[in-house]
Amino acid sequence: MDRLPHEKGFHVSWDQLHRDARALAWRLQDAAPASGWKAVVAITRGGMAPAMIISRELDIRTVDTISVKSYNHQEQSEPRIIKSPDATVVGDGEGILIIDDLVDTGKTLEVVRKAMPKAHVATVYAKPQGRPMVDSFITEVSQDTWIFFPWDMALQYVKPFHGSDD
Ligand SMILES: O=P(O)(O)OC[C@H]1O[C@H](OP(=O)(O)OP(=O)(O)O)[C@H](O)[C@@H]1O
Ligand SMILES: Nc1nc2[nH]cnc2c(=O)[nH]1
Ligand SMILES: [Mg+2]
Repeated sequence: MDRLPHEKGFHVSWDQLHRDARALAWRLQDAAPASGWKAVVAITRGGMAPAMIISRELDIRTVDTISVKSYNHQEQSEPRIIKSPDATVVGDGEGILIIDDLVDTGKTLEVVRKAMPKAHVATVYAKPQGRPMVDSFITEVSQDTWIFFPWDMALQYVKPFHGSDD
């Protein structure tokens, strides 16, 4: 992966993600328009887990997805939308809540924002470079941190400390 290596790792468990997504939902309740959020749009795939938790907390039943494909610099430099949400529901984004797990460079959100300029964009985690692209987030980590999500990890055996140097 061309964005690696990173200096630091930030490991997120399912429990931590659940707590942080809930905290984001509560914050989004205060940011809702008077008529409430019309729909949630999850940015696949990482946005789907937090979007499920947030739509449950805020009792939003209309949930759609947007899929953005990022290419590496050798092929195509800009991410592009390969699946759009229902245009009759999302319109220009007014009253729409867009959810992703994190913002890093902000390139994914740049494309998504162009498609729905009036939407409210929220991520659970944010890095400084992408932070201007989000309206709400919970936790900021430094740009040289790689965030590890529970769906990318597995429990593993580790050697006992005693005798680990042989
Ligand atoms: O701010 P950016 O630099 O654009 O990066 C952030 C995006 O990168 C990751 O998704 P990825 O494209 O790896 O796909 P995935 O969600 O399907 O894992 C993450 O889930 C964000 O959507
Ligand atoms: N899992 C994960 N995906 C990313 N995509 C861009 N930045 C990150 C990150 O820090 N962690
Ligand atoms: Mg993603």
